[in-house]
Amino acid sequence: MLRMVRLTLTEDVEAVVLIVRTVHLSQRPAQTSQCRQTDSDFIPLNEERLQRFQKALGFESVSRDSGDSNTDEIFKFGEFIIASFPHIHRHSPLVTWERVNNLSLLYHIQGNDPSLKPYLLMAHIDVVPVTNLDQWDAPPFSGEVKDGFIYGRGTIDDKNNVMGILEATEFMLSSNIKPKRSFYISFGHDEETRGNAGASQVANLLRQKGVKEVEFIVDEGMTVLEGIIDGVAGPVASVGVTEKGIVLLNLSVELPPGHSSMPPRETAIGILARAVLRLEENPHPSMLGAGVETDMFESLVPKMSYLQRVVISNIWLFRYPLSWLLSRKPSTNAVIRTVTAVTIFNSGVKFNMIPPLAEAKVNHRVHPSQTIQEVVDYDRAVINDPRVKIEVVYSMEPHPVAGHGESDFGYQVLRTSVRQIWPEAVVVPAIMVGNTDTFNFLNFSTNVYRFSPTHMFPGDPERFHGINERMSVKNYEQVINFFYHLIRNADQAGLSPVHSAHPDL
Ligand SMILES: CCCCCCCCCCCCCCCCCC(=O)N[C@@H](Cc1ccccc1)C(=O)O
Ligand SMILES: [Zn+2]
Ligand SMILES: [Zn+2]
Repeated sequence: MLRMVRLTLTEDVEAVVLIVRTVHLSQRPAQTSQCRQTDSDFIPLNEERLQRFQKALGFESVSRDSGDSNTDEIFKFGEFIIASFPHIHRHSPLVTWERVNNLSLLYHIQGNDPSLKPYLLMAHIDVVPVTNLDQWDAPPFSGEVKDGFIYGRGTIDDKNNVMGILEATEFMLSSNIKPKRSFYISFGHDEETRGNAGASQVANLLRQKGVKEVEFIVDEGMTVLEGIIDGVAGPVASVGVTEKGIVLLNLSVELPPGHSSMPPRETAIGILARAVLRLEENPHPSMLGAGVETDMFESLVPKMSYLQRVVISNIWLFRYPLSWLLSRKPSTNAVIRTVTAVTIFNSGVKFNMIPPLAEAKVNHRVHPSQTIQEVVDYDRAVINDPRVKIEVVYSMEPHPVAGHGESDFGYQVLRTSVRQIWPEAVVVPAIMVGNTDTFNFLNFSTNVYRFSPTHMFPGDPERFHGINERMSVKNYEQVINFFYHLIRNADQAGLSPVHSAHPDL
């Protein structure tokens, strides 16, 4: 069918477009919500549970750099966890747990059906340092509740997931509910420095124990987004089914030093500054249409207007205007291309001395449709200056894409659990734009999902590693219940349609 329509994609963009593909996606059935309906379906956030979260936020379990972290506080946070969840750590015969490398934690919860392959839940107990202290609305290690929000470093990265998983597991065990499917829990202690003392040692230990494969893995990741994707109303639960690669580059320029009264025409600082500017002014190309983000947009169709569906059904045709639109916000720009962040710039020795060396660190997050080599080659071509030395300090290729279809069990468990907590949400496969500890576990499963049940609104993505990290009290209750539903749903042989978890959620 061929016809012309006039469409408004967002308030500020109008285009006359030719539609060559009919919008059959709009006829897709809405996703169904599924759940058991019993009294033990809901864990209320009582004072005790809220206070436990607040206390968890009080530990300054900060990782600054590899080998530079508050190990005392990380250890004390572990002690607090052990003391706070008695069924997990003492009473239940179903649980075995151990400290790994003194600071990380590994748990095994025994299910009663050994024919079911276990799964793995992950989170990390360290946090990034705090900056701009004077701009926080509440002290970052206070766990203070203000206007319905719990404030603190770690509220969305990643103590929410640590405490949510623990609360859900403790509730299940204390209610004498025995899981059918066994599961592991891994809490690494150096995720924020990408170290190899935490989750990487947990992975080694699992291998030593003879664990070869798990059914699926869930770690921190993308979130429930509302008002963040232009033109899409209502909550969108974005599940990271792949993860961007990463390249850390050191750029350097070395020139002979000298007296500032007789400067050369160019200095190391000037040459390096130009190189960095070229990188910033020439972003890597949009990969829209080449990978998972196409599935993501197609899954968003139930939340879109007719005209938006037309665009999404014809990404091949609207690639350029759509890329332009998505590029305008850092959060959506990160989904469609390899991004470039110049994070450190150093040079200079003395006011009156020509600097012998200028160095800059560049942090790329690599889109899954590109390789590390392509990224470095692109940079070299863009900089186009042999005086700028480009060294790869660290790199990791993008992760493989996990199954996200109707028959992919792990994805369906996640989707069902999300819909029980956010019945109006659409669940979409997405690219995890940051990096996680999952790279240590890629040999255990192809079904690796990066998802945090954090409900985010405009302005919230900036709180990751930023100022005023916070989570609403209501959202923390949803976090606990999301993990509880996930654990219960993982026991279902086949998932069947039911209801939402609780009227108040
Ligand atoms: C469906 C459209 C999507 C719109 C995008 C909206 C974005 C929403 C926010 C999602 C956030 C995610 C990023 C959080 C990353 C958390 C994990 C983390 O901080 N990891 C570190 C790991 C690392 C890497 C390199 C050196 C040290 C540590 C990270 O920086 O990625
Ligand atoms: Zn994190
Ligand atoms: Zn982080």
